[in-house]
Amino acid sequence: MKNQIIIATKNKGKVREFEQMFANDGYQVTSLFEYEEIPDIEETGKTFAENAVLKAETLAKALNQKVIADDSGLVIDALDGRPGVYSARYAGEEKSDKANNEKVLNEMKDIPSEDRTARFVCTIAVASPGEPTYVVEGTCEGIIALEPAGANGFGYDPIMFLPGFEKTMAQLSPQEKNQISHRARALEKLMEQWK
Ligand SMILES: O=P(O)(O)OP(=O)(O)OP(=O)(O)OC[C@H]1O[C@@H](n2cnc3c(O)ncnc32)[C@H](O)[C@@H]1O
Ligand SMILES: [Mg+2]
Repeated sequence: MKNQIIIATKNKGKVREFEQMFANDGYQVTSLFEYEEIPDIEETGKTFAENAVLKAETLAKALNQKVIADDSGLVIDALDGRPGVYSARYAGEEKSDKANNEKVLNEMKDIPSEDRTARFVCTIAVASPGEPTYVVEGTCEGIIALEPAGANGFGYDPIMFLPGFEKTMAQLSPQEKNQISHRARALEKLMEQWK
């Protein structure tokens, strides 16, 4: 049987990326979609790390098993770091990627190209019963595009332009994204500490 890895997430985009990336290491991914009885975990933290720890420890306790959680988002310099930890619900509780992207582009409409710098941040927490929780982080730098482009990925990928590729994150193939993304970088660090 393959090694199982349990991820405290209900985000289908994250699940897909973790499935692809963990497959390389021989792990099979299970997510909150397979634990419907677990109530939604409220993200009350002020930082990505606080929220990742909250999600990982809540599920680890409920299942009495080792789990990981990913709290991530888009940090835009010209917006003083917003949407940040509010990335998922930036335009409202319905968590619409389209509405979130429109809100960001609207807020950025008068910002010149040189001031459109931003980064994706991914914080992964690992919680195991009876062991200290630890956290790793990965980032990916880019520029907020003037309009959305591309259909791959999820979330803010269509408006995150990567100067090194001359494409938005949503115009990269899944394989390309999984080599350079904030999530890929966090996972690399995770694998260095994994036991
Ligand atoms: O909490 P879980 O259940 O994991 O799912 P979530 O979607 O609420 O996840 P977060 O609380 O971590 O919020 C992260 C948001 O940041 C955005 N985001 C995270 N990673 C991204 C990525 O790789 N590409 C584009 N947007 C991303 C996207 O809008 C996510 O909904
Ligand atoms: Mg969330």
